[in-house]
Amino acid sequence: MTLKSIPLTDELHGYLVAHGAPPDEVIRDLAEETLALLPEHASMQVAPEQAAFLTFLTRLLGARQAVEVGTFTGLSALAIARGLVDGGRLTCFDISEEYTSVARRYWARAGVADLIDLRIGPAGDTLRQLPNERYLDFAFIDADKTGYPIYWAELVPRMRPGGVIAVDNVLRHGRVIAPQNADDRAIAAFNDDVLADVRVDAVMLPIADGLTLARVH
Ligand SMILES: C[S@@+](CC[C@H](N)C(=O)[O-])C[C@H]1O[C@@H](n2cnc3c(N)ncnc32)[C@H](O)[C@@H]1O
Repeated sequence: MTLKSIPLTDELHGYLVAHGAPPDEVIRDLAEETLALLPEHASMQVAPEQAAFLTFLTRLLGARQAVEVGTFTGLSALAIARGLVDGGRLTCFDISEEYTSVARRYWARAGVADLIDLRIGPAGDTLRQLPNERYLDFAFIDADKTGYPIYWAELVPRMRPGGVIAVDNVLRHGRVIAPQNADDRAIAAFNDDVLADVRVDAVMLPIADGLTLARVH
């Protein structure tokens, strides 16, 4: 039995990305521009293998209605939008006009702008405006870490039976087992809550900074 996921050197990571839906020109340019414009924040962007996985998972679910909490410059949203079925919609939530102005340009360039409804404001408030129905096929949570429990509470009751919520940064670069700040503690508590939540089946995957996938009953 293989006991655990192998550690990734830079070289092995490059191989993995190159052999699993490598980034196209739009994604490469978006990553470059994000780094140039926002060098201190560029690491917030999902990893390239995560972007590929988000497209794959959205397509696998046949997702028609998706939500993203935490959009930044738009890479994960672009990845999700590319996986939607024809006529599908992605509703994105973020607080920053500055970050998401970059996203809008790249969504237009990728031809997915018409599929995305971006709502600006604190997601704890704006998520409540979504219909109170079980209609979502897929949701991705990647915003402020202390807000995760609120986003979870708003999203789980809106997922269709069998719908999936993906949650990013659940390992906090390893600090989740020895939290060093408020965000680490928030994620450690959130992970315990997900484990105890009888409404979902969840797995935690060691992709990038850790990704939980939760299938809602
Ligand atoms: C980790 S980044 C998202 C990265 C994005 N998924 C990507 O792949 O590029 C977190 C985002 O959450 C947003 N954010 C922070 N607090 C928020 C809040 N209360 N409501 C909505 N968005 C928030 C930030 O503006 C930032 O763009």
